[in-house]
Amino acid sequence: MNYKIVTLPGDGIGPEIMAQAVKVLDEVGNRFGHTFNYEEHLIGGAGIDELGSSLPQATIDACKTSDAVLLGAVGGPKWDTTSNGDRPEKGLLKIRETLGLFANFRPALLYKQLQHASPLKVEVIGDSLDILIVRELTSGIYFGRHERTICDNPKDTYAEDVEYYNVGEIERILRVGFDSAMKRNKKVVVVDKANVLATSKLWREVTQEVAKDYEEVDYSFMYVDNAAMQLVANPKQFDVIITSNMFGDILSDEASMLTGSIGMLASASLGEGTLGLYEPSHGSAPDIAGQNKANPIATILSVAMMLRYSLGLESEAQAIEKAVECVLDKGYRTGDIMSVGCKYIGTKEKGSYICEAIKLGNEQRRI
Ligand SMILES: NC(=O)C1=CN([C@@H]2O[C@H](COP(=O)(O)OP(=O)(O)OC[C@H]3O[C@@H](n4cnc5c(N)ncnc54)[C@H](O)[C@@H]3O)[C@@H](O)[C@H]2O)C=CC1
Ligand SMILES: CC(C)CC(=O)C(=O)O
Ligand SMILES: [Mg+2]
Repeated sequence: MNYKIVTLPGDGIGPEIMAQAVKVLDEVGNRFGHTFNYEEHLIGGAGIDELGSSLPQATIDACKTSDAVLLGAVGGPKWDTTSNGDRPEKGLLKIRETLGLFANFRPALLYKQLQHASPLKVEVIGDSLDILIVRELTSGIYFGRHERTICDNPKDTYAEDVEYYNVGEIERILRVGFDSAMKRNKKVVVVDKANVLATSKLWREVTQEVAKDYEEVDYSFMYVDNAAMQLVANPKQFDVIITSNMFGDILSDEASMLTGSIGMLASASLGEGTLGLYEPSHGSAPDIAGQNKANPIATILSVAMMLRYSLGLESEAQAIEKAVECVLDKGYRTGDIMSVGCKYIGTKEKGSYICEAIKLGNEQRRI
């Protein structure tokens, strides 16, 4: 089959990790007989620099007519204050909104090979961990009104960010999360701050209604401050976490460390149809950009999610996941997941080893 994939490398380490993702996807194409046709477009700071916009119209048009979108990362200090008020992150929020991608799946999956890369004690994490964070992606405080009011007395000047959710937005993300739980261990924790926030109280009421359609699912609520603590103290209690845009953003970065590094956390953003946007959960990592140090696994595992969710290619997705395991088995590590006795490799080399493992297929153990 032929597929049209839009690539949006973006900024910082974005182009480096995207190059590895494309290499891996081509290797999957070779092994399974698919052709992936790429169309590269601008987003974020790269879009501001070249076309004066963090989300040029050509990017939107290409994404809308694609089978799936792969994104690197956006942002960096260079664009912290752009003259027209545009920012790289605005382009990212806008593409998610424009494509209607309200459901963000972030699986925090600990590979047994990385047990010692996690800062948590082995007794706490065991030899595996598998938590799915389902984050609402196109509403909440990131999409509410952001405003600053300048007052005569500078000390009175204030800023506001509004958290907004309507029932429909809450219900659709809950249904996606509960559906996921039905395919897993039928256990959901809805994370909120219902002891303070009106939006969280609404989330709780809607959850109680939605849960009636999922009698087999064991669900509970947890305040976000407690959840942040419990993720570190006893992560094994969680299976599916459903939460709002901002809480999901924060908790998923925290959960990534349970798996060894933010460089391991893939993500898929989906809406009503099959079109999806796939990106690592991390940002553009300006501190290591251009140095061949970034871990490309989060992006490569996002490619596996793309094959599974947007293209329906399950065996192909599994081939990538097995190849990642194979490379970890052999002890090859970028710096972020380095452990004693392992062999240091860079971004490009990791991509190449994963390609090699895909090519060898069932004989992967030979690399
Ligand atoms: N989806 C996106 O495009 C996102 C963009 N950002 C933007 O990225 C820029 C940097 O943000 P930060 O807060 O520093 O977050 P970040 O995720 O870019 O980096 C945080 C830390 O994690 C490390 N790191 C990130 N990805 C890594 C990888 N693949 N391998 C090894 N180490 C990795 C970085 O070196 C840094 O020390 C900002 O402009 C921010 O707005 C932040 C988060 C998500
Ligand atoms: C612009 C930010 C909301 C991006 C981010 O941190 C994320 O999606 O994880
Ligand atoms: Mg984030």
